[in-house]
Amino acid sequence: MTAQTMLGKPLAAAVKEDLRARVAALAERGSVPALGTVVVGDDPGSLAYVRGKHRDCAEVGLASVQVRLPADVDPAELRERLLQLNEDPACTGYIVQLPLPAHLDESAVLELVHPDKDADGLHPTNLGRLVLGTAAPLPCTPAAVLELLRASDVELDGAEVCVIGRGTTVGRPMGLLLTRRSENATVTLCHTGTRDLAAHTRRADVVVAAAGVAGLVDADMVAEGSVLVGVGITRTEDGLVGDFHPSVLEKAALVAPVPGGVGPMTRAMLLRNVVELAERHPVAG
Ligand SMILES: NC(=O)C1=CN([C@@H]2O[C@H](COP(=O)(O)OP(=O)(O)OC[C@H]3O[C@@H](n4cnc5c(N)ncnc54)[C@H](OP(=O)(O)O)[C@@H]3O)[C@@H](O)[C@H]2O)C=CC1
Ligand SMILES: Nc1nc(=O)c2c([nH]1)NC[C@@H]1CN(c3ccc(C(=O)N[C@@H](CCC(=O)O)C(=O)O)cc3)C=[N+]21
Ligand SMILES: [Mg+2]
Repeated sequence: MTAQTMLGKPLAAAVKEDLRARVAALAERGSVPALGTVVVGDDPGSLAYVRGKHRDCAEVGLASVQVRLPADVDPAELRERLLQLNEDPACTGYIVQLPLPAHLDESAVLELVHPDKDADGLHPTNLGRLVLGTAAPLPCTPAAVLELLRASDVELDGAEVCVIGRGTTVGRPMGLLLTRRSENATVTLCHTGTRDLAAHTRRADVVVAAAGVAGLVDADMVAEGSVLVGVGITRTEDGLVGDFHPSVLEKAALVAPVPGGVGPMTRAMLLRNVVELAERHPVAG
């Protein structure tokens, strides 16, 4: 079997097309939603991602504002800036680009983002809403994976899904999304303590790999005809490498590649969260 690919760019373009119309409708009511980004330090990778996010905003008619702070910023100063964004009516929602420098407590920082301005869906209140099944901005990457699977009509009801990774931004919320009644999948969350990873990936109908270990899963570890979604990204001299070894293409039915799969959709889901926050909490002006 030679796998078909699930491409993120055309799907992201369709989402952006829909968002453009919704942003125009908001503008007609006098509301121009804006995304804020907060970057601490000058990691070139983080700055490149954030530049992309501002470009995406411009494409759909969203305003955007960037806050940059030095790598050694005082936690109290960072807190002050976030509280300002929470109060700023011109900022609909914002993200704090991760990872943060080691002297800052990531969980404590994410908790400072007002839940109604949480464009990443990573505030504990919003993660709690995901657990409870009530309305909340969804974490962008798991939402992106779900949209890719839906667009390819992948059956999730009753499916065995193996998620590799229990990180807060991808693996853990991915499991929460897939086990909602509306998705109805049976999920196995794997991590470095998993005794026999291959045993879990082999019996899965769908494998979502969010470990960040290049080539972690090869053809021998997946079922014939399975659906594979690559999330983890490793930067090498030869470019970006995903968690699936290229050999899986001979065995899988459908593969979301790295790059070109989940990444572009993650960015579209961030825009969707901002537009949904604006639709839910319209600001007059
Ligand atoms: N395409 C996209 O849009 C996005 C891609 N990413 C990428 O996804 C990856 C994961 O991100 P994030 O969740 O933040 O990372 P984390 O480091 O928080 O999580 C990685 C997870 O993978 C697990 N893991 C690592 N190695 C193995 C292994 N050999 N076998 C089994 N499990 C393993 C870890 O286990 P343990 O908990 O035991 O340490 C951990 O739970 C990264 O490469 C990141 O760059 C992230 C966001 C968006
Ligand atoms: N608060 C916060 N929210 C995030 O959502 C967040 C974050 N911090 N920190 C870093 C990770 C990583 N992440 C990606 C987004 C898009 C691509 C993406 O567009 N990837 C392209 C390739 C891009 C390239 O060439 O570098 C692709 O896979 O095709 C990748 C990774 C979001 N993250
Ligand atoms: Mg993490």
